[in-house]
Order: sequence, then C-alpha cells, then structure tokens
Amino acid sequence: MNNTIKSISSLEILDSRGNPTVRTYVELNNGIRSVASVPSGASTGKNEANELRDGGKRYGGKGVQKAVDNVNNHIAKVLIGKNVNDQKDIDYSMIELDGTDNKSKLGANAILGVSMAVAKAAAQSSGLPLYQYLGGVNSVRIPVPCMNILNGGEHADNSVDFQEFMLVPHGAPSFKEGLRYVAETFHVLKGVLKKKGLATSVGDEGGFAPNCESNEAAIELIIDAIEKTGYKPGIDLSIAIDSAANSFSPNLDDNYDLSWSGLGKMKTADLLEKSAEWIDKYPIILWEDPVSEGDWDGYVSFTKRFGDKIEVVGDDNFVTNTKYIKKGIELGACNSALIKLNQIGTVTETIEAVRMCREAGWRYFLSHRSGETEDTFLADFAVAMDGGHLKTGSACRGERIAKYNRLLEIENELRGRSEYRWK
Ligand SMILES: C=C(OP(=O)(O)O)C(=O)O
Ligand SMILES: [Mg+2]
Repeated sequence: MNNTIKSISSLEILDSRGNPTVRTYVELNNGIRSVASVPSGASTGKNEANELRDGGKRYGGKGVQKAVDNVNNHIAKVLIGKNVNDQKDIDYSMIELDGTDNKSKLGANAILGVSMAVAKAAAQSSGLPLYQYLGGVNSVRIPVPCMNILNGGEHADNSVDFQEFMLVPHGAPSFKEGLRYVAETFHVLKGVLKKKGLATSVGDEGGFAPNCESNEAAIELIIDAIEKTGYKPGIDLSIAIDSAANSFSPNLDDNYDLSWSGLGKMKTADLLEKSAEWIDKYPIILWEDPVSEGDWDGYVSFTKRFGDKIEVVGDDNFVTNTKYIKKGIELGACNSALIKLNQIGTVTETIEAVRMCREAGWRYFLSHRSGETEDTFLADFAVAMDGGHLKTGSACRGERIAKYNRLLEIENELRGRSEYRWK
C-alpha cells in the first residue's frame, strides 16, 4: 500500500492552561490517519525554538492561527507526496523551509505538530506501536515516573521558590507498582497538608501548591507523606527537584533571590552551600536547573561537587539543542539533559539530542511541558528513547494521567518482557 502523505492539516485547540495550541492531522494515501498535539512551556529557556503566537486581542495575543495557517498553506505543500517513513528528510525539509535558526518563521509549534503526526502515521503504516517504530524491537524499558507532587515558582502562586518537587519510585519492582507508590503518596500528602491547615489546591502540573515557609519545609512535608504512606525515603522513594533557577535569578546570572521562601539574596557559592546541606540531609536523587541558565560556572561547580552522588540535569541552559548540550559536555556542566520535544521543534532533532547525551555517557530525562494536551506521544517516545525515567506531572490531571495510563498499557502489552530500573 502507498504510504505517501496525502494531506496535512492543522487546527487551533486548547491546552491544559486554557491557552491555544496546535493540533495536526496527517493522512496517507493508504487511508491511515494520525493526529498529534503540541505542548507549551511557561518557564522557558531563552534559546528555545520559537513558539509562534498571533499577537493582537484574540486569546490575549496567544492565538496560534498563524502557525495553523503555516501548516495548512506552506508546510503541507512541501510534504505532500513524501514517504511518511522518511522522518529525517521530512523534518529537515521543514527546517529548510523555515530558514531561521529558531524556527521563528513557520513556528516550532507548527513544525512539531507535523513531525509528531508523521511519526505516528508511519508507525501505524508499519503496523507497529509508536514506541517500537521509534525505538526498535528492544524498546522494553518503562521509565520510572518522577511524579510532580508539590509546585512552586512559575507554576504556582505560592511562597515556594523551587518549581517542582517530584517523587521518584526507584525502589518499585515495576512501572505499575512505581505509579501506585507515587499516587498513594500523593493522596497521603493531601491529608498531611490539610492537617497543617495548608492549601490542597494544585499548580499547573497538578502538584499541590501550598504556602510552605520554605523549600526545606516543602521537602519535609513530602518526607512525612512518604513515611505515613508506609514507604522508606531513599529506599522505595526518593526526591527530585527542579529549581528552575531562572525564576529566582532576575538577570539569569550568578545572583539569586530566594526572598520568597525566606533565604534572601545570595551568590552561587552560597546557593551551593545550601544545596550541599539539603543533599546531605534529604534523599535527593536528581536536581534539575539548580542554577540559572547563564551561570555556566555554577553548573560546572554544582556538577563537580554533587555529580557523583546525584543526577544533575540541565533544562533551560540546554533547551534540547545539541549546540548547547555539546557545550555542556565539553565544560562538564551537568551529567544529564532534560529532553522536551517542543524546545527544539522536531522529532529528529530531539533524537539527535538524546543520542549526543548517550554518546557522552550522560543520562537524559524525558519531559512534558507545564501546558499539555491529552496527546500520549511522550509516553511512547520515552520508552523508545530508553532513558529510564520521565516527568509528566501529578496524579490528578487528565493530560498527565493520559501519559501514565499509556505507559501502563505498554507495560501490560510487553507482558514479562518489560524492564523497570532507575539506571
Ligand atoms: C516542565 C517544565 O516547565 P515548563 O514546561 O513550564 O518549562 C520545566 O521547567 O522542566
Ligand atoms: Mg525545568
């Protein structure tokens, strides 16, 4: 059957924050049809690929009709007739058509939707589940679900500076059990917060967003919840943090303002002293963006000091772009990179970023965005990339649960062949 592209079209839909985003359909000449939706970040790195927004009054300027029109009127014309299995050629044709460094002409949101929908159509056309089409027959490792259970920073209007506190069920025997550990602890944490008179409303990724006195107080609440659920901190469940330090470094340099949670202003060296105290005292297994994206020396010092003990992940500094990841590898800034499809804008370039990490002996941490849709592409992609862990939010929001449920489905489908391990 003919697996060439017959038509491509896009539509403006809403994401989990109620903001417009792009949904794209690809139809093949063999009758196969796929659909993909594009996520959107709030705490973005300066060098992320450009998310094209309309400006003007509609949706407060956040409309994506221009990106949708770019798919319908420009991208479709170039790709119709191409073999859907030629993912790399298709992605690089769009990059060439765009012609800018950051995809600002067509929009990374326009390009990514097509790229993801092409991969899905190709998988269906090959008669394979997406994770196997992208990763091969040995794609059997289900990622450890680093579940966000407490939000701060740009993702909540509370008094916590750090953006994300995640539970990492590395001691569980399977994904299914790991997900149970974190979902149970999520519910127990709600009771712990209630008892202390703290809010149980949630932030953008579905983690609770209480007004804790400090970042330390937030960690202690989580440890209390782990113990009350009947798990052992550091053995069954550990903690991952995304400081998203850009949000408390006004000039994105080595000056930090943690006044919100009572620590005041400090330089990198003091921030590292505080981090050392916490890494010593608490079961922290992974730390993302502990310093701001401009503080490369800070990343290097942090990794030198703690890289043997914990995973040090770069997000806002690397933006899933091999140009910056390469710099990070050369400098020894971090030992892992966060991987977000829409930071770079095509499936092919995202895979190139993963490959670069792998070749350097780094880990790579697959991630959703704070603005998501019900699309489950990320779940399959994480299995295909074989990175061993992913973050995709809490146990109480449908757009996050969609990914977790898809991973349960994949683990079940693999029966006894699936693997689950932290490293
Ligand atoms: C997921 C994140 O948030 P956002 O999507 O807002 O960048 C992050 O910073 O890792
Ligand atoms: Mg981050």
